[in-house]
Amino acid sequence: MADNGTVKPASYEPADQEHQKLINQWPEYPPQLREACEEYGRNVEKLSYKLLELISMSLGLPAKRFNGFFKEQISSIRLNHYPPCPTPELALGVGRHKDPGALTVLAQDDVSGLEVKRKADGEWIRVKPIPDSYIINVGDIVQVWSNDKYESAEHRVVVNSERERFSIPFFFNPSYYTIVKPIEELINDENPAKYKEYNWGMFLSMRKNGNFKKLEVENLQIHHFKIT
Ligand SMILES: O=C(O)CCC(=O)C(=O)O
Ligand SMILES: [Fe+2]
Repeated sequence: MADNGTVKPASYEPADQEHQKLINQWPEYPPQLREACEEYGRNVEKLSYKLLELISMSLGLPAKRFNGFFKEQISSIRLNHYPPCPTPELALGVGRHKDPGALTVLAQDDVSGLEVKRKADGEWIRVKPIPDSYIINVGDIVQVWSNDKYESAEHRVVVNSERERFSIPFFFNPSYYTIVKPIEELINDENPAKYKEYNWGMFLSMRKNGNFKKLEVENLQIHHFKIT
Protein backbone atom coordinates (compact mmCIF):
# COMPACT_ATOMS: atom_id res chain seq x y z
CA MET A 1 0.00 0.00 0.00
CA ALA A 2 1.26 3.47 -0.87
CA ASP A 3 -0.24 6.86 -0.11
CA ASN A 4 -3.04 7.35 -2.64
CA GLY A 5 -1.84 9.55 -5.43
CA THR A 6 1.85 8.77 -4.96
CA VAL A 7 3.43 9.61 -8.30
CA LYS A 8 6.44 7.82 -9.77
CA PRO A 9 8.04 7.76 -13.18
CA ALA A 10 6.53 4.97 -15.30
CA SER A 11 10.08 3.76 -15.91
CA TYR A 12 13.52 5.07 -15.05
CA GLU A 13 14.63 5.46 -18.64
CA PRO A 14 15.93 9.06 -18.65
CA ALA A 15 14.09 9.75 -21.93
CA ASP A 16 10.77 8.49 -20.58
CA GLN A 17 8.72 11.44 -19.31
CA GLU A 18 5.65 9.41 -18.39
CA HIS A 19 4.46 9.19 -14.82
CA GLN A 20 2.41 6.62 -13.04
CA LYS A 21 0.00 7.27 -10.19
CA LEU A 22 -0.12 4.53 -7.56
CA ILE A 23 -3.67 3.53 -6.64
CA ASN A 24 -4.24 0.99 -3.89
CA GLN A 25 -6.58 -1.86 -4.66
CA TRP A 26 -8.64 -2.95 -1.70
CA PRO A 27 -10.49 -6.24 -1.31
CA GLU A 28 -14.19 -6.06 -0.49
CA TYR A 29 -13.62 -8.10 2.68
CA PRO A 30 -12.80 -7.42 5.41
CA PRO A 31 -14.48 -4.03 4.88
CA GLN A 32 -12.44 -2.33 7.65
CA LEU A 33 -9.09 -3.22 6.08
CA ARG A 34 -8.70 -0.04 4.07
CA GLU A 35 -9.38 2.34 6.92
CA ALA A 36 -7.24 0.36 9.34
CA CYS A 37 -4.28 0.35 6.92
CA GLU A 38 -4.65 4.04 6.09
CA GLU A 39 -4.79 5.01 9.73
CA TYR A 40 -1.84 2.77 10.52
CA GLY A 41 0.10 4.36 7.65
CA ARG A 42 -0.54 7.89 8.88
CA ASN A 43 0.67 7.05 12.38
CA VAL A 44 3.70 5.00 11.45
CA GLU A 45 4.74 7.83 9.12
CA LYS A 46 4.63 10.25 12.07
CA LEU A 47 6.79 7.87 14.06
CA SER A 48 9.24 7.63 11.15
CA TYR A 49 9.64 11.41 11.00
CA LYS A 50 10.37 11.43 14.73
CA LEU A 51 13.00 8.73 14.32
CA LEU A 52 14.54 10.56 11.38
CA GLU A 53 14.72 13.75 13.42
CA LEU A 54 16.43 11.93 16.28
CA ILE A 55 18.92 10.42 13.85
CA SER A 56 19.59 13.85 12.37
CA MET A 57 20.22 15.32 15.84
CA SER A 58 22.45 12.40 16.78
CA LEU A 59 24.63 13.34 13.80
CA GLY A 60 24.91 16.93 15.08
CA LEU A 61 22.52 18.22 12.38
CA PRO A 62 19.30 20.23 12.76
CA ALA A 63 16.35 17.96 13.59
CA LYS A 64 14.61 18.55 10.27
CA ARG A 65 17.70 18.38 8.07
CA PHE A 66 16.38 15.36 6.14
CA ASN A 67 12.67 16.25 6.02
CA GLY A 68 12.89 18.09 2.70
CA PHE A 69 13.78 14.85 0.93
CA PHE A 70 10.32 13.44 1.73
CA LYS A 71 8.12 16.06 -0.02
CA GLU A 72 6.87 13.49 -2.51
CA GLN A 73 7.83 10.44 -0.55
CA ILE A 74 7.25 7.01 -2.04
CA SER A 75 6.81 5.23 1.28
CA SER A 76 4.80 2.04 1.36
CA ILE A 77 3.41 -0.64 3.62
CA ARG A 78 3.59 -4.34 2.89
CA LEU A 79 1.48 -7.03 4.55
CA ASN A 80 3.64 -10.17 4.66
CA HIS A 81 2.24 -13.64 5.23
CA TYR A 82 4.61 -16.60 5.58
CA PRO A 83 2.64 -19.89 5.56
CA PRO A 84 4.12 -22.93 7.34
CA CYS A 85 6.58 -24.72 5.10
CA PRO A 86 7.03 -28.53 5.14
CA THR A 87 10.75 -28.20 4.31
CA PRO A 88 11.92 -24.99 6.01
CA GLU A 89 15.60 -25.89 5.60
CA LEU A 90 15.16 -25.69 1.84
CA ALA A 91 13.32 -22.36 1.70
CA LEU A 92 13.53 -18.76 2.84
CA GLY A 93 10.62 -16.40 3.49
CA VAL A 94 12.67 -13.47 2.18
CA GLY A 95 16.21 -13.85 0.87
CA ARG A 96 19.10 -11.88 2.37
CA HIS A 97 18.98 -8.17 1.61
CA LYS A 98 19.41 -4.68 3.03
CA ASP A 99 16.45 -2.33 2.98
CA PRO A 100 17.24 0.27 0.33
CA GLY A 101 15.16 3.20 1.69
CA ALA A 102 15.72 5.55 4.64
CA LEU A 103 14.13 3.60 7.51
CA THR A 104 11.90 0.55 7.94
CA VAL A 105 9.47 0.30 10.84
CA LEU A 106 8.62 -3.37 11.16
CA ALA A 107 5.81 -4.91 13.18
CA GLN A 108 6.08 -8.67 13.60
CA ASP A 109 3.84 -11.14 15.43
CA ASP A 110 5.03 -13.61 18.09
CA VAL A 111 6.37 -16.17 15.58
CA SER A 112 10.05 -15.51 15.01
CA GLY A 113 11.73 -15.76 11.62
CA LEU A 114 13.63 -12.53 11.05
CA GLU A 115 17.42 -12.94 11.19
CA VAL A 116 20.12 -10.27 11.08
CA LYS A 117 23.65 -10.95 9.92
CA ARG A 118 26.19 -10.23 12.64
CA LYS A 119 29.02 -8.27 11.10
CA ALA A 120 31.77 -9.65 13.32
CA ASP A 121 31.46 -13.27 12.18
CA GLY A 122 28.73 -13.39 9.54
CA GLU A 123 26.41 -15.47 11.79
CA TRP A 124 22.66 -15.13 11.27
CA ILE A 125 21.11 -14.00 14.57
CA ARG A 126 17.41 -14.48 15.24
CA VAL A 127 15.52 -11.32 16.25
CA LYS A 128 13.35 -12.30 19.17
CA PRO A 129 9.81 -10.90 18.91
CA ILE A 130 9.05 -8.53 21.79
CA PRO A 131 5.33 -7.87 22.29
CA ASP A 132 4.12 -4.34 21.46
CA SER A 133 7.43 -3.24 19.99
CA TYR A 134 8.75 -2.38 16.56
CA ILE A 135 11.96 -3.35 14.87
CA ILE A 136 13.61 -0.36 13.23
CA ASN A 137 15.92 -1.01 10.30
CA VAL A 138 18.28 1.69 9.17
CA GLY A 139 18.17 1.60 5.37
CA ASP A 140 20.91 2.20 2.80
CA ILE A 141 19.97 5.87 2.42
CA VAL A 142 20.62 6.72 6.08
CA GLN A 143 23.90 4.81 5.77
CA VAL A 144 24.95 7.02 2.87
CA TRP A 145 23.58 10.30 4.30
CA SER A 146 25.49 9.64 7.54
CA ASN A 147 28.64 8.61 5.62
CA ASP A 148 28.67 5.23 7.43
CA LYS A 149 27.93 6.53 10.96
CA TYR A 150 24.78 4.43 10.67
CA GLU A 151 24.76 1.10 8.93
CA SER A 152 22.05 -0.74 7.09
CA ALA A 153 22.08 -4.33 8.39
CA GLU A 154 21.68 -7.33 6.14
CA HIS A 155 18.69 -9.49 7.08
CA ARG A 156 16.53 -12.37 5.86
CA VAL A 157 13.42 -14.27 6.92
CA VAL A 158 13.37 -18.00 7.62
CA VAL A 159 10.19 -20.09 7.76
CA ASN A 160 9.10 -22.98 9.96
CA SER A 161 6.94 -26.06 9.51
CA GLU A 162 4.44 -25.35 12.31
CA ARG A 163 3.14 -21.83 12.40
CA GLU A 164 2.30 -19.16 9.88
CA ARG A 165 3.84 -15.76 10.45
CA PHE A 166 2.68 -12.21 9.69
CA SER A 167 4.76 -9.06 9.52
CA ILE A 168 4.02 -5.49 8.47
CA PRO A 169 6.96 -3.38 7.32
CA PHE A 170 6.57 0.35 6.65
CA PHE A 171 9.25 1.49 4.21
CA PHE A 172 9.97 5.19 4.75
CA ASN A 173 11.25 6.31 1.37
CA PRO A 174 12.17 9.79 0.09
CA SER A 175 10.92 11.34 -3.17
CA TYR A 176 11.90 9.23 -6.17
CA TYR A 177 14.05 12.01 -7.70
CA THR A 178 16.23 12.39 -4.57
CA ILE A 179 19.96 12.40 -5.28
CA VAL A 180 21.48 10.50 -2.37
CA LYS A 181 24.98 11.37 -1.14
CA PRO A 182 26.74 11.92 2.18
CA ILE A 183 25.41 15.10 3.84
CA GLU A 184 27.80 17.99 3.12
CA GLU A 185 28.01 19.19 6.72
CA LEU A 186 29.42 15.78 7.76
CA ILE A 187 32.17 15.79 5.16
CA ASN A 188 35.59 17.37 5.52
CA ASP A 189 39.25 16.60 4.83
CA GLU A 190 39.48 14.13 7.72
CA ASN A 191 36.16 12.56 6.89
CA PRO A 192 35.83 12.52 3.10
CA ALA A 193 32.68 11.28 1.36
CA LYS A 194 32.60 7.48 1.26
CA TYR A 195 29.94 7.26 -1.48
CA LYS A 196 29.36 8.55 -4.97
CA GLU A 197 25.97 10.16 -5.40
CA TYR A 198 23.13 8.17 -6.95
CA ASN A 199 19.52 8.61 -7.99
CA TRP A 200 17.26 6.91 -5.44
CA GLY A 201 14.36 6.15 -7.82
CA MET A 202 16.73 4.61 -10.32
CA PHE A 203 18.42 2.55 -7.62
CA LEU A 204 15.08 1.25 -6.43
CA SER A 205 13.85 0.30 -9.87
CA MET A 206 17.07 -1.58 -10.59
CA ARG A 207 16.72 -3.44 -7.31
CA LYS A 208 13.02 -4.26 -7.74
CA ASN A 209 12.14 -7.92 -7.42
CA GLY A 210 15.72 -8.77 -6.58
CA ASN A 211 14.83 -9.56 -2.94
CA PHE A 212 12.65 -12.46 -3.88
CA LYS A 213 14.76 -14.03 -6.59
CA LYS A 214 17.61 -16.46 -6.37
CA LEU A 215 20.24 -14.50 -8.19
CA GLU A 216 23.31 -15.89 -9.86
CA VAL A 217 25.06 -12.56 -9.55
CA GLU A 218 24.55 -9.97 -6.86
CA ASN A 219 22.06 -7.28 -7.88
CA LEU A 220 22.68 -3.59 -7.40
CA GLN A 221 23.95 -2.93 -3.86
CA ILE A 222 24.87 0.20 -1.99
CA HIS A 223 28.52 -0.84 -1.76
CA HIS A 224 28.73 -0.48 -5.54
CA PHE A 225 28.65 3.29 -4.92
CA LYS A 226 31.42 3.18 -2.34
CA ILE A 227 34.47 5.31 -3.08
CA THR A 228 37.49 3.11 -2.50
O1 LIG B 1 9.06 -10.22 7.61
C1 LIG B 1 10.00 -9.64 8.15
O2 LIG B 1 10.23 -9.75 9.36
C2 LIG B 1 10.94 -8.76 7.38
C3 LIG B 1 10.60 -8.56 5.95
C4 LIG B 1 11.62 -7.74 5.25
O3 LIG B 1 12.78 -7.76 5.56
C5 LIG B 1 11.23 -6.85 4.15
O4 LIG B 1 10.06 -6.94 3.71
O5 LIG B 1 12.08 -6.04 3.71
FE1 LIG C 1 13.85 -6.05 4.74
